[in-house]
Amino acid sequence: MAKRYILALDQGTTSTRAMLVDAAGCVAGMAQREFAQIYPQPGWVEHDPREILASVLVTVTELLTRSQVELRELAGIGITNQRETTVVWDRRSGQPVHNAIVWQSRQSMAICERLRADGGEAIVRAKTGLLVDAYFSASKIRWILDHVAGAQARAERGELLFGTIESWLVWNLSGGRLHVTDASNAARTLLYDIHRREWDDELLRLFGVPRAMLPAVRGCSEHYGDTDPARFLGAAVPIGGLAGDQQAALFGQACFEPGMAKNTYGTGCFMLMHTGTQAVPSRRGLLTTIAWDIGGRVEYALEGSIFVAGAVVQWLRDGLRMLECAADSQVLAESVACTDGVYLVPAFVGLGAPYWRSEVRGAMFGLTRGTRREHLVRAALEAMAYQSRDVLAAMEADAGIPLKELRCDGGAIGNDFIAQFQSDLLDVPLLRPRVQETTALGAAYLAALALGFWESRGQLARLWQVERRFEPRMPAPERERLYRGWQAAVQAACAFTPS
Ligand SMILES: Nc1ncnc2c1ncn2[C@@H]1O[C@H](COP(=O)(O)OP(=O)(O)O)[C@@H](O)[C@H]1O
Ligand SMILES: O=P(O)(O)OC[C@H](O)CO
Repeated sequence: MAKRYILALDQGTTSTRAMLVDAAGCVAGMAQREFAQIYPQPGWVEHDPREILASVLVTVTELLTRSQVELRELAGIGITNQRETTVVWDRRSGQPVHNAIVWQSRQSMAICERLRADGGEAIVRAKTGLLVDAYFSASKIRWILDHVAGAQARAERGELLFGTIESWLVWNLSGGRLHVTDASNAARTLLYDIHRREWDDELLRLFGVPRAMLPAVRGCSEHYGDTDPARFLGAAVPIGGLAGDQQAALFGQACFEPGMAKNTYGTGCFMLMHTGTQAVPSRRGLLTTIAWDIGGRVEYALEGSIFVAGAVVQWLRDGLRMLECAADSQVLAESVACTDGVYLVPAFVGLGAPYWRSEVRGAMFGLTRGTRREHLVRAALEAMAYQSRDVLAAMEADAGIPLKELRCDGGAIGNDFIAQFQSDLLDVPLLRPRVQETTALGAAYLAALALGFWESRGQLARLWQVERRFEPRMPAPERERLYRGWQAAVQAACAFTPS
């Protein structure tokens, strides 16, 4: 039977998606499933790794059944994942020793504070392009080793394994034969030297992480091995692509040239600018990261990571019960001409780029007796755009390249209000592609290139098409006035310290 599709698995923060991509680069089917978010304490976020694995198998089964595609028609699998989220499991039983600690979680903040106080920041920055923050995997591993009885000794004996989500999935889908990660995910751990491209002993010592736990680091587009029929729906399918979801989206958006950038509006917001084969250091609170390693050639990106974007809409829906569904937020926001001076700083888990203030919490400003639900909802949506402007200002200055246009994707950018307001606030055109599942598409592309399903990146760049282009239309004085208000709101939120 002909191999007609690549299967992309996009394991995100709030849901798992499985997508079929055909030889013309068209999406031939998709299935999605949400899974539980576990909040053991304020500021902590965990997932059950077994539930994540189950969500993958269920979405694939549903997708194949609905699309009437047989496993034999799959040329291969590309996997992309929420990054940094940390799983530690027992090599023999395959069982996690703790819930996965999610990238958003602040539970390892104290570990980072100690490390910063001991002067660890400079080494980390130089080798990893990141900074010491609970966002990245290393302090989460440390937390698990500290809180699970006997874990440190077991890890040193090689009995426990660490992996980010792609690593956990590949381990399971391959029946425990492959313990691997890829360079784009390794680059988010704080343990990987992005210049020398290897796990770094000094960093491992700094966090007390035994080398025996770590997966082998591979490229982003290669044949890693096959799924184990006993663990993957009875079939041996080649796994050909691995990448962190934000890097996969950069690839799926065909941002292959220095200066090209995309912003993904999902749970958080992640703006990445391709910087070529140069790792450009940031002096303004951005991250330097590996975009991908293909055939041993590494390309880099500058990244601004915003922790809460679409998540604020979930909070309005589930926490405050102000919305029936996320899409209602557009209708409500557009029903008022402005927020009437209301600003919402959604620092629910602190502020990420470019501020990196873990201890700050969310705040609302400018409330009056006339403030209505519509104003709050609009302020919540506008906050995504304001945070992205903070990041873009830093990015243009660090890269020395003014942005010509911004490619966008992610669940929240289907909201036309956000897209238009973002273009207005950045004063650049925002391009929404026809296939908005660019993360899954990127993973499919990476696998397709490795497995000979497609030949070249040029072919992929030609497949990219605009669905809608949002042009800036807000007068400059209005834009700057609104932005000054946001800056004042952020400053005030940062100044607030509860006793
Ligand atoms: N129409 C909408 N308007 C605003 N936000 C939305 C809309 N649709 C989805 N979202 C938000 O987008 C996020 C989901 O996007 P997605 O790209 O699936 O995220 P992730 O990959 O982080 O799980 C959710 O936080 C949701 O609240
Ligand atoms: O799963 P997403 O889309 O929320 O992305 C999460 C990021 O990879 C975290 O760094």
